[in-house]
Amino acid sequence: MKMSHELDRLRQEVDEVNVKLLELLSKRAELAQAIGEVKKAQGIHRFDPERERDMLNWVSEANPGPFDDKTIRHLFKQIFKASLDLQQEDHKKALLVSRKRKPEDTVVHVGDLPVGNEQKTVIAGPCSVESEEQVREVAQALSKQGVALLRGGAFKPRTSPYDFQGLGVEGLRILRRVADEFGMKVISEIVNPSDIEKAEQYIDVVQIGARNMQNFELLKAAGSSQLPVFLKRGMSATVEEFLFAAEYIVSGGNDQVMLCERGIRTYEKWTRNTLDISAVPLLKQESHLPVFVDITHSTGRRDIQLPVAKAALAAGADGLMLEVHPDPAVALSDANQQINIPQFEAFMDEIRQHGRIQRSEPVLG
Ligand SMILES: O=C(O)C(=O)C[C@]1(C(=O)O)C=C[C@@H](O)C=C1
Repeated sequence: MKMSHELDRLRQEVDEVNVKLLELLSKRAELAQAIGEVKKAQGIHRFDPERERDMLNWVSEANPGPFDDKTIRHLFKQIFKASLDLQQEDHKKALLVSRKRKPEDTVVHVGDLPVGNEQKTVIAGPCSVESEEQVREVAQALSKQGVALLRGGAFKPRTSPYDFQGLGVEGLRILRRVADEFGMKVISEIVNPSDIEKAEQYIDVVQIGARNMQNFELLKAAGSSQLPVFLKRGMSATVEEFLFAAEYIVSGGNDQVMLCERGIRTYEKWTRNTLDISAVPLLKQESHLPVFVDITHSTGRRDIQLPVAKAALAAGADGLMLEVHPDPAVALSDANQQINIPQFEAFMDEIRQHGRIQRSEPVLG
């Protein structure tokens, strides 16, 4: 009875100490936050190992026991780490692309076409623009399926300089002519910052490809463009780096940005890239921008595109990007991964059962 009374009393004292510790920890955290703000204003690194080492030495010297120095140092290191996280958390809060900054979803307007609302958007078309006939054949099939966003590469950043480099501005002209026939929107990759302005007369969405995700001059040029931007994740970029790349565009004044996960480079050889499916919910959680999955480049093979597309929609993607070619075997690029028109039609039939897919009224040219 007496012992239990003693235990209660000691525990009550511990409770009181806990409250005091909590008050002190909170006060310390507020100070660290304020330091973080000062450092941000001065452009100083938040992590300061020398300062941490000094503080660890002082607390060891001042340690009255009974905890040994090693334990005290460990506890304080945890406090420094938590303070640093808090400073960085605050920093993240400031990102324009973050959900902390803007909790509601951004709906991107490609002309009169909303992207990122409750309906899922499909973007499709050939890897490269090869001829007007080729683009027309694909556009007609897309239009019949109610797909309004036509993709096609005119400037092709190819791994080898000897591979087909695209038709350039002539490719953009073809895309525009054909898209207008079918009442569609054009999305095409731009690789040179100075081409963005030129391209504005032909295209409706500027695509920034994986290889250019950290081409900061291109990102800045896209930030000053009037057109929405479709930004692909770099093949070795972390999710954080991807969001910073998007931040370049948004902080430049263009908030009409769509993100696209297109697979990352890993040791796996059975797919062209490894689709980082967890990036989809992560990006949706961290950012308010619409998120797409490129099922063609992530897989590099036709046979698994449908289940991968279902997974992307189930993970919360706002849309899919895929490559369609009238005759993939003779395509000038990506021959092994593009699907033909009957395969595309079968794909659309299937995918409609797994999400509300946007359907634009077909305009048959
Ligand atoms: O004193 C600083 O420069 C801080 O940023 C504060 C603090 C701390 O919690 O004490 C946090 C992170 C740094 O690595 C060093 C110290």
